[in-house]
Amino acid sequence: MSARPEGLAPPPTSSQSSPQSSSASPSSPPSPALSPSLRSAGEDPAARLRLAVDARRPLPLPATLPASLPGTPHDREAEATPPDTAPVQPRLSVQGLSLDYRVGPRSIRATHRVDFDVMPGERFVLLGASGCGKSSLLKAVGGFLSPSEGRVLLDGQAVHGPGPDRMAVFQEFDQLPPWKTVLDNVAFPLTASRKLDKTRAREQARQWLERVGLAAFATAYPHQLSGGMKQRVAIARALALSPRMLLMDEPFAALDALTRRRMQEELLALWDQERFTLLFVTHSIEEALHVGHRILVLSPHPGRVRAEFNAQGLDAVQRQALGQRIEALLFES
Ligand SMILES: Nc1ncnc2c1ncn2[C@@H]1O[C@H](COP(=O)(O)OP(=O)(O)OP(=O)(O)O)[C@@H](O)[C@H]1O
Repeated sequence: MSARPEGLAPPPTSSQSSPQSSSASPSSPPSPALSPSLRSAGEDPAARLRLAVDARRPLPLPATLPASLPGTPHDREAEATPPDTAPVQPRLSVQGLSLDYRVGPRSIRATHRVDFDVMPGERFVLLGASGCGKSSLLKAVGGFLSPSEGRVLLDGQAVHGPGPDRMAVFQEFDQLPPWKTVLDNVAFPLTASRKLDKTRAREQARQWLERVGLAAFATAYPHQLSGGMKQRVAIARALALSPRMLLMDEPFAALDALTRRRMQEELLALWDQERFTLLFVTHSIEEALHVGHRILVLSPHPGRVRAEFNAQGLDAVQRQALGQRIEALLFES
């Protein structure tokens, strides 16, 4: 078993862990993420507030909240931070982030003053139409794109470039070097980052391959794997490094519907064991509701924060209602 990503809570007890089913989201993240901070956006602060309150109102209390956090959503927000406990620092804080691309003499604005926080152990989803800047936000968090405005903080420290503390899994199946075996694909970043020597890296890689159900394919090459298997290798490779954040950019979008669903379930099962902090990009409302504790909805190009929803512990009816609200928001943009 690898070291747990720094600062994460231990695995949940069975009473903390809710069943994984299509009608209830899996276990909750550490308590700070239970705070149902729900933001909305737009230029008008009053409208933002209205949207936030409105977006929250019809959703009854999630059935799976721990008994220590009773009450209305507003009550929970207050109780999530008892007065004698220091507030938990976000793992990721994106503050007023504007991103631009230079194309010759022109500048293309991808996102405009986007704000959000992701707490340790939380699964946070960026959702929006094609071209709204989801991937650009992920690139900025990964340190591959510098802000024109605002900043990205990881555990309170400004991000200035890429690092092994933020590992990414992309949609494309060609993200694995084809000349390396599956085992070496997972082991390589561990040696390259000087975390482990070769023997221990391979040992660790083997354990991760077991966790993603690919132990029997250790000596195979990427071209001998299906798309879903390649994504499992990419996930194992990323998590083997115990990153502070796992960044996923539509990782299952190129898979058929059944495999995509299975991969979502596997990701959630893995999260239940490892409690990694996840920033997940998708344009599928269904996937966002399935994967996310919280969902940030972005407006069309250039992306601005439209609203933020707490999607934890919803039953099938609540989930459907939230899906409809999000769909309405996306279409009215
Ligand atoms: N390398 C680039 N050069 C110029 N413009 C770019 C570049 N990458 C993205 N953009 C522009 O930035 C905007 C946001 O793109 P981005 O890929 O972040 O959106 P997205 O929400 O991830 O879209 P999709 O869901 O289609 O992947 C788009 O208008 C896009 O054309």
